[in-house]
Amino acid sequence: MIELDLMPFTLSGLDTERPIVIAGPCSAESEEQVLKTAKKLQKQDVQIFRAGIWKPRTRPNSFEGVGKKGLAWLQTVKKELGMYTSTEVANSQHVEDALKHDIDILWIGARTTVNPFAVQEIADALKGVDIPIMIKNPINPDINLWIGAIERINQTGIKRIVAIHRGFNVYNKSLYRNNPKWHIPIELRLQIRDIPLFCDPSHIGGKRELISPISQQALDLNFDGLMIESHIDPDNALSDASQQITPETLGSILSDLILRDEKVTTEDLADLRKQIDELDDTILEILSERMQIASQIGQYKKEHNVTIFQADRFDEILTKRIRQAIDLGLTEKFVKTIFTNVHEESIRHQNKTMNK
Ligand SMILES: O=C(O)C(=O)C[C@]1(C(=O)O)C=C[C@@H](O)C=C1
Repeated sequence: MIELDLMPFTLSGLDTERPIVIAGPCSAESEEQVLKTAKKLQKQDVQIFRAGIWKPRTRPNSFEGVGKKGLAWLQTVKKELGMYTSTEVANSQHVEDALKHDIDILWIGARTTVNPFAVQEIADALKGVDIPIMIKNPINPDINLWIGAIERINQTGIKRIVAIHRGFNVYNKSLYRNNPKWHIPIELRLQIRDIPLFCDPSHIGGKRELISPISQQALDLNFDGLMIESHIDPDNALSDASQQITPETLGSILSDLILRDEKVTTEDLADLRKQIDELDDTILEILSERMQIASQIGQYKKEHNVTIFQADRFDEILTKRIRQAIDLGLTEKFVKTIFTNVHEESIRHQNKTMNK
């Protein structure tokens, strides 16, 4: 586990009940679009408004954001509606400009998190500042780059840090725009227990119809918040049109979400967990017994000059167990991973015996 000096994501007057929602257009396009969207989002009880001002795009000649002038529009949202505002920063100049315009929360995008130099530059620009910073996962599935960015920002003195899961780049076409690889944010939470986790279903799904199921999945995994792209006229959005939804659609998605508690005390669950504990005991005892037999085989192989690795025998085991596993309702991938690991461990035991 990694110990960081973190504080919960709080802002005065912010309703911190799960899920905390941050919503707004992918990009600020005009003052009118920003204000109209913010007003409609406020009607849906959204308290934190987001809008991209500087947009890192894959190829040049796409809309790259309105730049600094958009910050003034966000300031107007804050002044007129009392909403909290947030935007993405990718370098120290962005940080300076955003702070000058009283932006409440900044986030570091996936294309910036991949670059420790850029993250450090942002961290240096944030010295002495006390606002929440949200850090999206890097575009490649490297948990250490994500952790490294969180550490760099924390070391600068920022304590309110949020990790945003926005999925990982995929080369081949798939259902998702960015592969969620849920095990990575789960691992992040296991390593940094206190980090609030938000999910960005707009970037994971890339399509409007996926926002609801991905948001539900995030809540089922105990995520604390959601960052969702919302535009008054999604079809005509200047960037990422296919993944933006109207404030009204956002409202209905949010009200349909099922909230589940982490803590449970019911007898039934305690009983089922007891059964799992007993089965886990048995699994470990059996594995240990199997390794003892493998060591005996190792002793036999040593005395009779037989090689440790027996490819045909292992193939035979794997084929048989995969067939059996499918009949038992387990997946081939799962059983293959287990038996390959068991085999590796068995070889380690035999190596030890042979070289005693
Ligand atoms: O059958 C053997 O020769 C073993 O040593 C057992 C075992 C196994 O653990 O399943 C281990 C190593 C071999 O490569 C094949 C199988």
